[in-house]
Amino acid sequence: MTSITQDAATIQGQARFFHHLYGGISAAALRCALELDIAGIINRHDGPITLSQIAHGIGSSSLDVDSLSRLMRFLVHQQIFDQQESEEKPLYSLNECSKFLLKDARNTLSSLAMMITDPLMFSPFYKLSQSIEEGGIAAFKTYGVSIWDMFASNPQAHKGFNDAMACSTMLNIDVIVSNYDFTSLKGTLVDVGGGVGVTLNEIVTKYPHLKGINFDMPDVVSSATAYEGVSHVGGDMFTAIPQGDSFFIKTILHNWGDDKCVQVLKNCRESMTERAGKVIIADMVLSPTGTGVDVFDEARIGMDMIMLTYFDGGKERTEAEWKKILEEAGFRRYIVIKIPTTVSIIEAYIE
Ligand SMILES: C[S@@+](CC[C@H](N)C(=O)[O-])C[C@H]1O[C@@H](n2cnc3c(N)ncnc32)[C@H](O)[C@@H]1O
Repeated sequence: MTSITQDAATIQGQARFFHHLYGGISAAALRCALELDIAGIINRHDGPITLSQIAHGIGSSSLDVDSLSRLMRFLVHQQIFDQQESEEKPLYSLNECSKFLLKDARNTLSSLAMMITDPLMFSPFYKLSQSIEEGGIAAFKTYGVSIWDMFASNPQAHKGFNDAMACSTMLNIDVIVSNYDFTSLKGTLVDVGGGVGVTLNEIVTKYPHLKGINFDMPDVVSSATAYEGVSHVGGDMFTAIPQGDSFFIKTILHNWGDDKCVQVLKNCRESMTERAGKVIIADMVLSPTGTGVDVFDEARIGMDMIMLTYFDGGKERTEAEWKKILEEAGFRRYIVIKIPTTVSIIEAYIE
């Protein structure tokens, strides 16, 4: 009998290949855990719980306990939940990763996970090779229209997207508000593309010396909740932006190509009441290779793939790419402030 030997590097390569190939199954298992509300069931108990307690919490009369047990084995293996042995019955508990599955927590990522794993939202990735070969945007090739126009005719998908934005905003805003000092700003702060105003409300609540203008598309601000110290204004950021002393632009510019970003930044400059005002951009700053910054490297480079697939011109930018569009828009000076999350703060000044 002949035996085939493989060197260690080949074995490692094969294992790495399987790791990537089955990566999508991790995302699917996260979605399954969310649909069954496994984190919520564990959280409603005082401590770690058994498989039958999870099964009882799910509450289906035809529940397949063996399938649930195999799902839990996978989730524990992926370090999404913790497991400890107790009197021969495993006990399951939340860890720092599964806490983000808790739907009602302030810092949840549940809506983001539901959106990213939604078949409608994932389908453009099947058109990515075509868009690379022949040009164009994978999302457009999938939906026949831009992703924004697809949302306009699909309120459920639009809600899923807005919920996903709201939950990732909540997560980032806590880090931004506690790591960036808004006390140096004065007068009016305009949040450009501020959605329904959640971010600005958090900022003016902590910094009440600031007046806030939450600026977004008319149909978005029309459904916004009223917040003290925040006025909602509807319009188009590519045409004109309301006047203010400083401008906050959080995870907007990564959706657009350079020319559109320069237009938005120029509109901010034109609406700045004093030349000493600032534009404060909260967006990702990629290293040229996409790695070597911190534990969020993978999230940033992954988000760039999402931008590539969904948006016309959308991309995550390196510092050199940020510098180029800022200079083109007339912002000659800027500083990058690193904060412990996926985005950084880029403070840009006219002079
Ligand atoms: C990715 S979301 C970011 C929302 C918010 N800044 C945040 O961080 O959660 C992009 C936002 O840009 C808004 N937007 C898109 N096109 C716009 C336009 N032409 N004028 C104003 N807002 C626009 C969308 O309605 C959406 O709220």
